[in-house]
Amino acid sequence: MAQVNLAPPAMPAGKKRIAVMTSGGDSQGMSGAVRAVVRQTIASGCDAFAVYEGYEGLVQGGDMIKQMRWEDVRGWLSEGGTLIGTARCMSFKERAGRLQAAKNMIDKGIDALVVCGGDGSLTGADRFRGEWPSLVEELVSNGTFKKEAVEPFRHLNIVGLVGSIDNDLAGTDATIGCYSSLQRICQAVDYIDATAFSHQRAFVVEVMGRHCGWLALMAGVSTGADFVFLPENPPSENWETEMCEIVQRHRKLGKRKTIVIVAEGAHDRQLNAISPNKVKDLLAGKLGLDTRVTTLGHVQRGGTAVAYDRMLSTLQGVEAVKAVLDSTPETPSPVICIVENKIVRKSLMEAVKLTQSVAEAIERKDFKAAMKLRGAEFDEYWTAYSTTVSTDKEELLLPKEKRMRVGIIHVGAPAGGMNAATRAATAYCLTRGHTPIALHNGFPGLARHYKDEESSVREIKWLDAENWASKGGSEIGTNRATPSEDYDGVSDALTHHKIDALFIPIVVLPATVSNNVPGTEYSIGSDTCLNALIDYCDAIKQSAAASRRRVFVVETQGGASGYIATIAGLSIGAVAVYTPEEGIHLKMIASDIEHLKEQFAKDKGQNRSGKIILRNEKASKTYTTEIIANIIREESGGKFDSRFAVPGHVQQGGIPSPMDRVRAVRFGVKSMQHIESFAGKSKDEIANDPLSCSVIGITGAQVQFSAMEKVEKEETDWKDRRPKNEFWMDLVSIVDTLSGRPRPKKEDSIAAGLPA
Ligand SMILES: Nc1ncnc2c1ncn2[C@@H]1O[C@H](COP(=O)(O)OP(=O)(O)OP(=O)(O)O)[C@@H](O)[C@H]1O
Ligand SMILES: O=P(O)(O)OC[C@H]1O[C@](O)(CO)[C@@H](O)[C@@H]1O
Ligand SMILES: [Mg+2]
Repeated sequence: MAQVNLAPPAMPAGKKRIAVMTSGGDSQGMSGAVRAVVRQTIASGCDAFAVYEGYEGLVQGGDMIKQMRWEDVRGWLSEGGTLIGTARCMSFKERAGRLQAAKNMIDKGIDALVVCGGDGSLTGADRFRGEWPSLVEELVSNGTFKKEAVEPFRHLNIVGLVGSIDNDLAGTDATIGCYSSLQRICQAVDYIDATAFSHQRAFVVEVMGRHCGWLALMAGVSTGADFVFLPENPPSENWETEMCEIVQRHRKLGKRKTIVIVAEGAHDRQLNAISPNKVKDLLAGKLGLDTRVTTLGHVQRGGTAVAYDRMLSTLQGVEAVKAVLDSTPETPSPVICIVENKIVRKSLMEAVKLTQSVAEAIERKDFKAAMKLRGAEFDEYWTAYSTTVSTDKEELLLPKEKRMRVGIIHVGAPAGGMNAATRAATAYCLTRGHTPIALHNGFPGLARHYKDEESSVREIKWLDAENWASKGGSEIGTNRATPSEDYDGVSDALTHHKIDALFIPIVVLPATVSNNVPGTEYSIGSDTCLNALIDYCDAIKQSAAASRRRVFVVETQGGASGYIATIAGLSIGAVAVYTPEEGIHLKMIASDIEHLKEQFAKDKGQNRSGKIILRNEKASKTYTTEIIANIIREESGGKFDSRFAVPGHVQQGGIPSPMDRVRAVRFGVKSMQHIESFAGKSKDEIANDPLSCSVIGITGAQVQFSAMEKVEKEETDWKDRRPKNEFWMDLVSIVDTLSGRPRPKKEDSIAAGLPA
């Protein structure tokens, strides 16, 4: 190494130089993470850098490490892959490479590094962190730097962001990109379904994921595949027979197609690889099925990020910068994770260790441990999958006296995932010996037509619901009316058909695009809605960008809750979000117009990003979407133009998103298990248990049942039909920070939204 004796550039106290890099296989959402880190860094008064081409750029240094300006990352949220490049870098695996990387970082005066990558990249980051003091020591002893010059760099401030489609890092529920990849997979399987059905064929679909079965398992859950091969939980020793039996059983029940998902790392219990061709030969040879193999390959890393990955990458990028700024030499290096709905910091070292222990458990064929180490959620999905895929396992049947007649009803507007939840609950009921009964067309349908020849109360057979996993809307029909409109009719209908579970015990499974149900931070359908909305906004943004100086005001649904508007705002990089919670007022509009004027004044024609303001449908009685667009046009002084757009019911989505599908299955099965816990209990016992009438949901880092009575009394804002405390309210200011919008003053704010 050349003896350069450089002193790193001086920085004012407290101001940091924070670099971000992407590494390993690219994943959808990485560019969004870079945008968030760059903008949050600049907004915090620090300098932002990007290291191009992963660790390769760190090792090479020079122009591969570039300072980033605010506008350099404009429009990056809607780009796929990573715009700063990535690589698999062999030299960083050697100490010499890491020494060179350390030198390059100090050369540029970089005192914090945010690494966005998968298990390998974060293992590398952890190794770099562990070695850092000795690398710095070596750079002094070999004369590269003077001792005083490296003093500010004695401690490596490194933060991990988990970006990989594989979702293989322990400690986080989701890695940036995994849900986008799952979306690509589900789309492909849905397409394959149609041709498989037409020819009565079997398809063996190989999905990526390296040694992790997350993509394969979730693809199985969300498409209702017949069999799934995972590395963590290989099938039984006689898996050939087991698989053929399940496939044959499904065919006998009338299924015309077979889908088997094989993780690329799949193997049997002796660790012999299970290849898609081996599975194909079995299906063709033993069952005589016309079988094809489809290897999805890099399509799975392609395309733009889904809403969830855009939100995740943005929130985690912001959190990474905050973690850098909070850090002291004593703070262990963090990795930013998400647990259920909560962004949390965990120890990078421990997450890496835990991740390695999964591979070790598989290696020593301790599959129980491997499943446990993948986390409770993974295990739960596996249970949900296996209890809903096969309907005649003797050992899973409940004794006769515990079997129930379970009514399933859809209420309110359609939401993506309602059918998947119903399908899962149905399959679960059949596995356990319960009778699943659909109550068609909501409460009015139930009350009016329960005695008809084509009754509104009908048993659901396995085959009826079999293909509902990917269906949007509501297959059993839904209606907004409440039972209170005809209590007598509803109760007569339930008594007439001897329904045991619906009223007591009852589980409400929140399904609404608005995500405004008290007792949960997530309702099925809200993710589908967000995806539909960001697709719509991406198209609008492109139009706005092409016309250059144009602002669109887009109206979102969401009732009196600004959730959809806010999360979509985070996901598309909106200029501003108008929510019913904050209301809209003149000073706010005026300030936003000033902000837009400044933005457009700086633009010398190179501004390729269209500008969008999102306005929730009930954010104001007076300032409608059209009026706001008109005011903006009028006040722009001819410097820019404005239009409005209303996506309306497009937001209910077409095909439900994989996240809504898998969560619907998880909630559906959990709800059934909860209902089942009341089987055999007396009426009084049930009535006296507050949880006999409950809502299932995600709160913070947990999935739980909350007693309806408590939720109604304590947590519900009845006037606005939303939770009293909305968990996402703090996110509004993140939209503003990342778009550079001055936050509206609290004292100016009068929430003047329309009543719900
Ligand atoms: N043990 C290690 N020590 C040092 N560097 C490592 C180590 N493991 C991985 N790296 C670095 O991280 C880079 C990316 O790792 P890898 O190829 O495993 O991808 P990844 O980050 O796991 O992402 P993905 O699995 O999504 O492709 C490697 O090319 C290498 O530069
Ligand atoms: O793009 P490459 O280098 O061929 O790597 C493919 C691998 O990368 C991933 O897409 C991400 O780790 C894996 O699922 C897959 O095994
Ligand atoms: Mg990896």
